[in-house]
Amino acid sequence: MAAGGSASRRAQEARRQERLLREQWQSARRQAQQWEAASEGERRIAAQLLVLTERGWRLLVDRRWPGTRTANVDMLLVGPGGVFVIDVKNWRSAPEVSDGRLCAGGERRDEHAAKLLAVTKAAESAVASLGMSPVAVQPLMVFAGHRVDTALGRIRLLGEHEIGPALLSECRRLRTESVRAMADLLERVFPDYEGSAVAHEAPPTPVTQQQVMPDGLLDLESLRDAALEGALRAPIEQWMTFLHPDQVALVRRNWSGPARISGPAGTGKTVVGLHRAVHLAKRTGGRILYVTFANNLPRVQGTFLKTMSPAVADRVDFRSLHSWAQEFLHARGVPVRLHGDKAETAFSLAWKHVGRGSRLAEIDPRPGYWREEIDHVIKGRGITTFEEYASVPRRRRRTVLRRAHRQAVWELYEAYESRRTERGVHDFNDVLSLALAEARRHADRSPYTSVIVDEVQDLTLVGVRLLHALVGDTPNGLLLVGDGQQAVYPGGFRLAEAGVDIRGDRGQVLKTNYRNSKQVLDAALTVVADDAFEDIDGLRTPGRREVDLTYHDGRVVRVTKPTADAHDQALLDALRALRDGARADAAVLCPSMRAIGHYQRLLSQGGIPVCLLEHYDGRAVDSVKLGTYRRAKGLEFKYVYLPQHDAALANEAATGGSGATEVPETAREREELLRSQLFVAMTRARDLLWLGSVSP
Ligand SMILES: Nc1ncnc2c1ncn2[C@@H]1O[C@H](COP(=O)(O)OP(=O)(O)OP(=O)(O)O)[C@@H](O)[C@H]1O
Repeated sequence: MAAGGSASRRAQEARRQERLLREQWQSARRQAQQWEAASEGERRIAAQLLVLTERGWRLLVDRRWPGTRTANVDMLLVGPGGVFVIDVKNWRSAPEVSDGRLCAGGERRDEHAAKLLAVTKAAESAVASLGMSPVAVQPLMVFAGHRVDTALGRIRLLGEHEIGPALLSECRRLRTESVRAMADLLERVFPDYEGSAVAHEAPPTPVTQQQVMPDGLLDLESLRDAALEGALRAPIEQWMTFLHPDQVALVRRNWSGPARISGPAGTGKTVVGLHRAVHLAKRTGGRILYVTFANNLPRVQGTFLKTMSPAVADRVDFRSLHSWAQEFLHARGVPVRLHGDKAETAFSLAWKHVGRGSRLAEIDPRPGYWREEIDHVIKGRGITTFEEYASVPRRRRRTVLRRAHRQAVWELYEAYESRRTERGVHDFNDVLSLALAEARRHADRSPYTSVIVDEVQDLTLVGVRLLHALVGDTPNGLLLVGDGQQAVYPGGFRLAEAGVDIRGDRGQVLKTNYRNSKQVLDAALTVVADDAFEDIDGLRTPGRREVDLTYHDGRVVRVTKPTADAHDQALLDALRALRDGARADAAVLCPSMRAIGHYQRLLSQGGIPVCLLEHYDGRAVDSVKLGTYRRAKGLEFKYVYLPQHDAALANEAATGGSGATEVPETAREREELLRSQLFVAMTRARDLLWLGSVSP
């Protein structure tokens, strides 16, 4: 729509909101005047909340705190914006927050905050039974006679002028039926204190001049602007507020030590991880590190969390492991010089002088395989002596290496290390090892109370040890989220090797897939059906796993064309056929960077706007997303297009690697990895999975 069109729509909506609010404001002020026990300031607050009751919100006033005889809750407000636990204060001095403490008139008032948080917890427990996540329950302290808009941890402090606009501009979280169900439930759990509920429909009384509250016009204007903002905002997605009650239980659970959430693709692991981050940030008041291996995922997850729970967003750090580790080292004054290209050159030289002529070339002449061996098996596991390497179980590596082969690998490793150190540079594994040493040296100086690791199966052993070192075995400290079936990097580890002990109910498995239809999942599972995998707990699991399916609308479209050009044309046609606005939910995923280059050109020349996944931050943009299978990890899209989806596998199978001397085991390992990556890409699809192939 043209800018002028949208501006006129906005103006129209503003006029509509103003008319509506004028009537609602009149009625609310009449009701507030009847609130006899209240001060003038409290009545002004009530008037603003009563405006909300005219707009489908439910206000419960002066309720008894469950489990107590005399303690009360000033107000509970339930509406499209969520559930608010409100404490109204009539303090002479303005509230101040400093160093995380609440003060007024030079005196500490922390006990008021503590009480409000305790009531909020009771409200969270109550609504959890209906599947509402704690993220939708917010404590508010509202101050009569003051202008305030600040936060004390998760408590929002608002003045009497700020409360109405703040609530009206909230994103829509609850539908009408949910508002009703939540309010009915809270009414039962928090009984009437002394029959003081405000009548929803007050009998109309004529408004006299004396009854008109001061600043009425000012409030109306800010209310109108806020209402307009709220009305124009897209509603928050359902999953950000509602979860399955079993998921809510996991989010709120108290774990006595490290915990783990696993489960097949699409079973809500990340969703639980995100809600748990919010829950912990609210409950502990400390900092939470939410970390993944991939670079782009933290941005997307950060955007989601900010929408879900803006009040705590600044206390959850979303980071990729390596960038976080680098910053951590800088902050601690540990010199680090990460230089991927120079490290790569060091390896190439080592291969040329030591590897290529060794017996390793008989097993696999591709240097890449041996680079992975060094990265994932030797350095990734923190191995520093040959004796360790000689006997280490090489998890998820298929080739059997006898002692003589391992000796040859070790020589290659030493040659690489000496060339790397000559150049004075570090590689990615060095960054993690340095950070681990530093974290262990000063275990008492960790900036985090909790660490949540998503897609943990992609980390190396050293990576997991590092994150464990930040919080140790403290209650609710470490949470590992992931699924071994979706490992897209070579090598692997077991948790026991990292010294992480998950026992009893601290290991949870999710079993309901909320993302994929049977058709989509069957297609994806066919790819990995024969690939049993070992997860980080050491359990061997068959490739075809049982899950409960709840989403039924996804379909698979297979398109086979005789030439690459015809295939690409079919892809362009399919993307052009997307209805207006649907591009924001579409992704083209490819196995390699080379393919990305090709499709980026194709789409751009075809006039289809493209957003590379490395630039995507979770906000809706009207472009087709484009990225590798690996980059798509942890994400999902309504429409997923996998051009030439079977080409990489067919190519690997046809060449069996790169030559006649190839031992099939390394080729099989590569194929297995390619299948895992393809499986990950396919399970990103919600409504459509488009599988392109070229077959003459
Ligand atoms: N209780 C629920 N009700 C409806 N949808 C849900 C629920 N829980 C999660 N979802 C949705 O299911 C989808 C998958 O969730 P999520 O991405 O957390 O799964 P995951 O297990 O991390 O997936 P993967 O391992 O494949 O990355 C998301 O669209 C999420 O919003």
